[in-house]
Amino acid sequence: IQALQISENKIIKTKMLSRACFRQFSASIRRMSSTNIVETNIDSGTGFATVTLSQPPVNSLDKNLLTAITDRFKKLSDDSSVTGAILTSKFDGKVFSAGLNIVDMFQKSDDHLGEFWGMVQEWYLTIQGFPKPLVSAINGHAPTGGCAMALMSDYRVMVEGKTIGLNETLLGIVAPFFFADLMIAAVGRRHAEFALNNGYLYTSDEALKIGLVDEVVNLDQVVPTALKILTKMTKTPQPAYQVCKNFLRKETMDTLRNDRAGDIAHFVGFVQQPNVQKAIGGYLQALKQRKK
Ligand SMILES: CCCCC/C=C\CCC/C=C/CC(=O)SCCNC(=O)CCNC(=O)[C@H](O)C(C)(C)COP(=O)(O)OP(=O)(O)OC[C@H]1O[C@@H](n2cnc3c(N)ncnc32)[C@H](O)[C@@H]1OP(=O)(O)O
Repeated sequence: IQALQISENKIIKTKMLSRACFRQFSASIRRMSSTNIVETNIDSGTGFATVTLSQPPVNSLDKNLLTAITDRFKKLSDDSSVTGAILTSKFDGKVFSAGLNIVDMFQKSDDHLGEFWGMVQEWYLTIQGFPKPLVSAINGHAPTGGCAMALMSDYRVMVEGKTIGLNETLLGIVAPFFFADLMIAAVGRRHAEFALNNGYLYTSDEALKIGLVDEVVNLDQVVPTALKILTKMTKTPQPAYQVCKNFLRKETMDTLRNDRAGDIAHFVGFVQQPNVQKAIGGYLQALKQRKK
């Protein structure tokens, strides 16, 4: 009887403990109401938000995903309980992001292109202007706009064996000035000129050598490594961090802010050229046929 009572007490204690643990766990991870293409979890212990891009198949940045990411980062900026963020992809081991959605640039009206580019501008201004520490956990390929998005963060941890770069020229298009400036800021003018002129796509190890990414690790270490560095970054006095980040990034952002309409007109005029449309169409077809 005594033995039974002891084991019953143990069961009750275990049940109480697991309920307490569950309460603690559910209190510490808050899921933000979010569209299912941008999943966001906030750890209420650390204040770290994990933003996971989840638009199949390759997180290509169409109007929906651009808007969802922009809205999410605006909310995280305004949420005083959030101390920093990690940006990653649901398609780990495959793709971080395939960059801007090429379909949105092919055989579209001027109005469609203008609206699309306005969203690209807003996405850039919001992530680049995100005032808190932001670490990219690049867990798959990151060509073109995917690379630009990673460059907007303050630190990049990349999985081994994938590729990253601003390789627009290979498609017959040219990276906009605000993408080019991201690359120059990370790797310096010499490497940036080589990378952009030749549309060079770097392996993770090559990217590490030129400073395009800060660490290369195996897949299961990408997010934990990102969290470790985020912990360090959030220990810097944050008013100073924000002021510093803002003044280092302000010039290029202001150039864009001061002439958004001109930049849109420039994009539309460039993309609508027959030879550019031909190149985009050919590239789209090649992408589709790669599988066959
Ligand atoms: C003088 C100054 C001028 C200024 C000009 C101003 C502006 C112009 C600049 C515009 C800037 C553009 C920046 C960009 O971001 S352009 C985007 C280019 N993106 C790419 O080149 C990436 C292409 N994709 C890939 O390389 C691969 O998909 C991958 C990311 C490596 C993943 O490979 P994998 O896992 O094998 O997947 P699939 O290739 O089979 O793709 C699945 C599916 O998705 C379609 N797709 C892939 N990428 C895109 C994309 N970016 N947009 C739209 N669709 C994409 C692909 O076609 C497959 O579709 P299906 O399943 O239907 O075949």
